[in-house]
Amino acid sequence: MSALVQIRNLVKTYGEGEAETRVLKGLDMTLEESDLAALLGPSGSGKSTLLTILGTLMQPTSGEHVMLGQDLTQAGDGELTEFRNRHIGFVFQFHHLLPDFTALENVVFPTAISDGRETAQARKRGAQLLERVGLGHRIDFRATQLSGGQKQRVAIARALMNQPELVLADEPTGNLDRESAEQVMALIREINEDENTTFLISTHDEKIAAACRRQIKVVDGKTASA
Ligand SMILES: Nc1ncnc2c1ncn2[C@@H]1O[C@H](COP(=O)(O)OP(=O)(O)OP(=O)(O)O)[C@@H](O)[C@H]1O
Repeated sequence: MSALVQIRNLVKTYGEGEAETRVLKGLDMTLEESDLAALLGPSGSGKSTLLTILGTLMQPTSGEHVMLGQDLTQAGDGELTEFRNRHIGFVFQFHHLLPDFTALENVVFPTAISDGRETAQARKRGAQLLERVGLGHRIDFRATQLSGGQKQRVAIARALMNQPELVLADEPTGNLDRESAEQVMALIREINEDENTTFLISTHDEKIAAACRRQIKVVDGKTASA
């Protein structure tokens, strides 16, 4: 394994003057290729802040953020957007599917938007991914016709559409019942093993964290061994 992401001495401060809040206080973290890591920590410890920076959706106040050998703290907005589209997938607690669109359309649309086209090839990959997440028989169902666990599996397929090296998941099972949560986690493990995709999963669920290969804990703005 070699390092996919390296974070060094990361600081993130929100607000200014008296309202200033320092959330990340010199955090270090490495994600390896094919990693499967849980991100733990009390509410408000900065997990979402860290995921947002790792996802290149926000710059840190200071520190080092290198992914695939590229220093992302030095990149401009356009460069970051392109980097994000190519290399990073996102799964959120709430699936954010478009309700009146089919499972396949939901998987393919983000690529169509970023590429400006919806090719037959994209539809083929979308259908294969839905097959992969166990929804081959539901590709033409609208999002409203799917269960919570099925919607989250569509969201995972969507995150994988551009073959990202890294998938960031913020409480991906937080809105699911136990059985659906375990199925979604089993699927993440399979994809991690079969395709070497690195996953970082923020969670408050101990069982989900235990199903990851390692645990990273955020305590007082820094990482600690869980
Ligand atoms: N845009 C913002 N402006 C000011 N403060 C913010 C902003 N976003 C987050 N914070 C503060 O930063 C701290 C960390 O928030 P963050 O959402 O990263 O924590 P978290 O560990 O993900 O929490 P949870 O587990 O509850 O989702 C909190 O005290 C929060 O109030």
